[in-house]
Amino acid sequence: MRIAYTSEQIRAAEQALMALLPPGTLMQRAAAGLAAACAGALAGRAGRVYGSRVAVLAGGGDNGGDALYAGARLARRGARVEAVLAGSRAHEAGLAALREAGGRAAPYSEERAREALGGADLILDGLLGIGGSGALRQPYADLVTLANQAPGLRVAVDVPTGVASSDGRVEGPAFRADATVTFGAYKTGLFVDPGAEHAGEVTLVDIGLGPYLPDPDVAALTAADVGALWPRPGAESDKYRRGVVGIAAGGSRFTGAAVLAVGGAVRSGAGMVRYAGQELPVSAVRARWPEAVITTLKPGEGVEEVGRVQAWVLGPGLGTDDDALQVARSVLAGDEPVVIDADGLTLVARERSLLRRRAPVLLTPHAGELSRLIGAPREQIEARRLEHARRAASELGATVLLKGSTTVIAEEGRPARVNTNGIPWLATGGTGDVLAGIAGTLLAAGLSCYDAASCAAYTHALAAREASAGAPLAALDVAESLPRALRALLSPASL
Ligand SMILES: NC(=O)C1=CN([C@@H]2O[C@H](COP(=O)(O)OP(=O)(O)OC[C@H]3O[C@@H](n4cnc5c(N)ncnc54)[C@H](OP(=O)(O)O)[C@@H]3O)[C@@H](O)[C@H]2O)[C@@H](O)CC1
Ligand SMILES: [K+]
Repeated sequence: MRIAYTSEQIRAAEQALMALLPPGTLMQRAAAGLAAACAGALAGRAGRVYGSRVAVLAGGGDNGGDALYAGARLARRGARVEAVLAGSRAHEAGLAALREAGGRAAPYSEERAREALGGADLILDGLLGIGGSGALRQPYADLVTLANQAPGLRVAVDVPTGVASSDGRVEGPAFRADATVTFGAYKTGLFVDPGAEHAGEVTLVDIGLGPYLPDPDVAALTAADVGALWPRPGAESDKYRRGVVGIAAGGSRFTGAAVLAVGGAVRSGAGMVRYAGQELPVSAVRARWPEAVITTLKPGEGVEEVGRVQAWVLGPGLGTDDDALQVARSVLAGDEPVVIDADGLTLVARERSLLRRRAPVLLTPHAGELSRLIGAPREQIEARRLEHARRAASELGATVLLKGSTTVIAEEGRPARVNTNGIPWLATGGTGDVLAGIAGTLLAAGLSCYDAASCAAYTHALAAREASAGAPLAALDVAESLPRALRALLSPASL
């Protein structure tokens, strides 16, 4: 599990640790780790540290101090280091160390910045760290824009400048890092987009904060975590014990959604899949997934006669007319956990009382669907994903999986989980239906909504990577790649 913290949590831990150590110790630990990472990057890019050119962008706070000290260490190894000082003040001891090591430094002017950045093999962003807040003031904003246009390797110190370290918000220009070297612990803003996509590859430097950190703010599951949580059949298992998933999806307009949701459930290892839908989607599902046990619903009928299931998937392609509403009512009247997706979300947004039930509910909206559910504008949701997913979970009394470039899973009283291994090709029609099917399988096998959502998001992204291998993909490819993704997760030795 990779865990991350807000700036306030990090600051509190740092203060507790700093009180026990001689002044400056933590900054020296940070600078040493940063310089080592930069030296490695320079050796990879320019072939050596000696003689390579480094531009240090230094703000007036301790983030600038880290960068100046790291610059000093690189200068001592023979790098030509040039610092641009952006604040009205500079970290004095860091600046003195840099100069003593033979590095140069001067206050910001556009000309100087262009000169330093233009020829740099490596650009160190020490403008703002966890002390930054709001949109960048000048000259920080201009410096970041210039740095983003420069050809050198961009390394952010602690957090890319312009990214809100506590939640990944970006308002205006922000440093686009190839790599971020972060200190003490991961920051939430490095895990959640748009911050995450500005951070590049993130390296953590241990400065000894561990014992002083509280419960994390967010967590990201790793392959090993998902492998450990994934339900495996035992010798005693039969199809009922492994979990029967009911799928109420598809309508006369969207027959494919039913095929994809059933595919997600079948391919992720459901004991059995029961599909309930009207005639048209029934024939599509029957043709593609002979494993599914099918109930054909007449208009106006609910799912009462479908037989026993342990969890439901409600909504992909279902439509939003009276027949669909009847199906939704009958599914949600039951005692099984339910994944509500797509048209199911539109139906419950219209009729909120449907969410008042005892059994768990997992909602899987994208930003537009969440906007209808909680009445916040879509752009705001996209800009502040974590905040809105948490708000929705609390207001709606459900687990919320907010889809997007970073998938966020929120449940009241627990750290939010994020899935960062998605790929842009995954943003294509129908992939959400497959995800709902996977989550249904996991709920039916007995996982909580929180774990089912997190494992489904991870596996779905991994299957997409398998299916894509750098090329565009179709949603059914993702379902078909699930066995390969699961093989890697469940028996890593087969890789
Ligand atoms: N604490 C520790 O033990 C350790 C901390 N470490 C390091 O310290 C970093 C935190 O340092 P920090 O607290 O000095 O804050 P930092 O990020 O440098 O920024 C403060 C400056 O930013 C300015 N500013 C703010 N917003 C702005 C905006 N929008 N646009 C423009 N300016 C803006 C603000 O200006 P002001 O608002 O005060 O005028 C102030 O001058 C942390 O990320 C890590 O790198 C490591 O060495 C490990 C040990
Ligand atoms: K920074």
